[in-house]
Amino acid sequence: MRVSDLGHPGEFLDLFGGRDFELYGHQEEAIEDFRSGHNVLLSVPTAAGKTLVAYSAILDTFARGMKSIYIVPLKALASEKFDEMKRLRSLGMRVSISVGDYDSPPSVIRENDVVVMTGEKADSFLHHDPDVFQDVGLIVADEVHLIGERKRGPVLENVLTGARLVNPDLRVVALSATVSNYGEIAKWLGARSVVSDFRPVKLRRGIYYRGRIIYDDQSIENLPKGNDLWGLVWKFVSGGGQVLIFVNSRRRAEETARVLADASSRETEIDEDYDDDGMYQEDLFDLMRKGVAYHHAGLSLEQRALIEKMFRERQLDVIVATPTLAAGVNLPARAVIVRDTTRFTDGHTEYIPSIEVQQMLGRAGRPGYDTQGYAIIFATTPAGYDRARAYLTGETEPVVSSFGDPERVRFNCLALVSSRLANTLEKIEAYYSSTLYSLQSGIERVRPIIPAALDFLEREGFIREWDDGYRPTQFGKEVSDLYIDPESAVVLREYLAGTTSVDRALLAISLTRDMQTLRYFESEVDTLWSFLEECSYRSYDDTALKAAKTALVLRDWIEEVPMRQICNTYAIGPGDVQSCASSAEWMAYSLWKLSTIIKRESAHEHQVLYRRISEGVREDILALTVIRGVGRVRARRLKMAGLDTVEKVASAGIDKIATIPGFSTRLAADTIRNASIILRRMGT
Ligand SMILES: Nc1ncnc2c1ncn2[C@@H]1O[C@H](COP(=O)(O)OP(=O)(O)OP(=O)(O)O)[C@@H](O)[C@H]1O
Repeated sequence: MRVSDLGHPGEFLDLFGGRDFELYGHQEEAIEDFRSGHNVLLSVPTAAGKTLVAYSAILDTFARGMKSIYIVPLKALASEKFDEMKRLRSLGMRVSISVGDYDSPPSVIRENDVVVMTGEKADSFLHHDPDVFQDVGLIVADEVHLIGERKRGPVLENVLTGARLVNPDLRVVALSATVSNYGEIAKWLGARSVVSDFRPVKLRRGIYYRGRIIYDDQSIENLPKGNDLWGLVWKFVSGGGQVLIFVNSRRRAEETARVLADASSRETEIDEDYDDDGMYQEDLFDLMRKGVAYHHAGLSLEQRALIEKMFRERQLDVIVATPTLAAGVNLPARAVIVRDTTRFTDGHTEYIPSIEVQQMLGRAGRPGYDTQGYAIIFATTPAGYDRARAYLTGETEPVVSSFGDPERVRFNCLALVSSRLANTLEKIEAYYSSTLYSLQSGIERVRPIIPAALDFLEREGFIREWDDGYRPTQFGKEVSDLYIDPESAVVLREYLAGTTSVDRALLAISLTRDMQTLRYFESEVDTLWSFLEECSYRSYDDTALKAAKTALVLRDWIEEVPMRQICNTYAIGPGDVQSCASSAEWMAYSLWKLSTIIKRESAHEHQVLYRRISEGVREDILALTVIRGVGRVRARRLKMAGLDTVEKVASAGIDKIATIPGFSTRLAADTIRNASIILRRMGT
């Protein structure tokens, strides 16, 4: 069967470069199963054509007058997928993206035919207005194997459970990497599983050990003696290939990248006028000019995006990354080298799960560039060699649901009551009996946890029992709509009950379960203790110290301390500051919304705090940061030049702004134009 035999409009071919190619067997089977009315679980390697199956199902659903939701695990993947799926507009579909702002109404689904979103966003719609799923004909769940991840897994599991409860006719196409218990997941989804190990680019897998590669077929390739890792990398780079190396820490990524750059003779120009006052700038750019980069969560989002872009454009030969890259954007290479198979987690060293190693190795072999991909595990000891063999020959761990975790049950019980999907103990138990967790562990495992969760929610004032079952209180409804953990809401409410201040608010935000807090150093403990004392916080345990450090970083962020200085003071990267500010932004937004219910007189100060965290500025230049392209650094420079309002910026001359550091003539003109647009919108 060819693509054109699918019966889709001619423009469908354009989505795949206009090539009317023969479908792979697993594509044909999956599409036929879908068209015969089945849900489908498609479990095939990376780049084996899952997207085509998803698009075909979306088109079939559109032809039925129904909407589709495409769920991905990460915001970065949502943007990437949305960029790709915008092309569906050529087929007459309205395509949009929805991430973040978890309390926004689901109008985006009603106003579009296809919406790309994160699992959290889809789940927040279930909290808000589950009926919107009546109009949804299809959910495409990408990377569905992540349902086994402790944090994000229960979110996706709840969406796939709740949406099908609301709309039993809703279809599911689940896309998965290779998982051992695909049958169990398919059974839960009422889906036909289509499984294949087909890869368009053949994969040669092997172990690098003592100067030689021992491949799966037991053939051996000896490499030049001496520089072991570079020798391995050079084998691929010298042939025009690119290499991804996965290591288990940021420091190792930076050190390994430096060693490789020293051995590289490549000279790459970096044509970005990169205005980042964060760390890593010079060091990273020096390496990138040699065709090598490191990639980890300490880098700013902009730095990571630049590295990925340059790698895709083949301006870089090698990226040395921590596993954050593996789970994130799609970045194939001719060779993938897993340098470390252990990592340090929660105070102990553990082997990386096989499913993650397979995900990394699966990125080897770039369709259209490489005739063959190389997936190499690096071993340095006999035990490491044995472990590497186990990775290559054994099965991946099964995907196991953690939907029954008590804190998840509390979160979901509030959502079920708040959305009225299930508001009695019996209905909630019935809901849980239709989850993957119950299929795998049995409803009796979660049965005792549900009453305890309902007791907590009632005791803390989130729900109240009426004769027809539980109903949310105003506080409970607001917390559920905000999509924050009930325990986080209790922390914020306790803060609001006392004397409010910026420091105390930042500490309260940092103490919530939803916050990603920072590790601290022994040398920082006195400073952290002093901060806790100033906030009259009477605990000095590890959680409090981590929260104190996070609050201090946030305080510097909103006091406009330069990014580089924050990074140096706390020995963190700009990416850490950004992820702190990003997760704090939603908590500060939630604190502001809760203050309008609990302590209305403090609502304004908390709205200002939310906006200061969002922009990283003091209050006096908040107005300027609404101008597109004007961030915390440029806003302050405009103010220092006497342009402290949008009106003054809009009426300033290009020359005046162009003389301000950080403003090129082009940027000055753009800034004036963007300021004028705001004034027009405000009707002034
Ligand atoms: N049957 C086919 N024959 C030839 N090329 C195909 C076929 N199906 C898809 N392709 C092409 O292969 C490339 C990878 O396909 P696609 O992106 O759909 O894979 P994928 O499984 O979605 O990748 P990922 O696992 O990264 O999501 C695309 O360029 C696509 O156009």
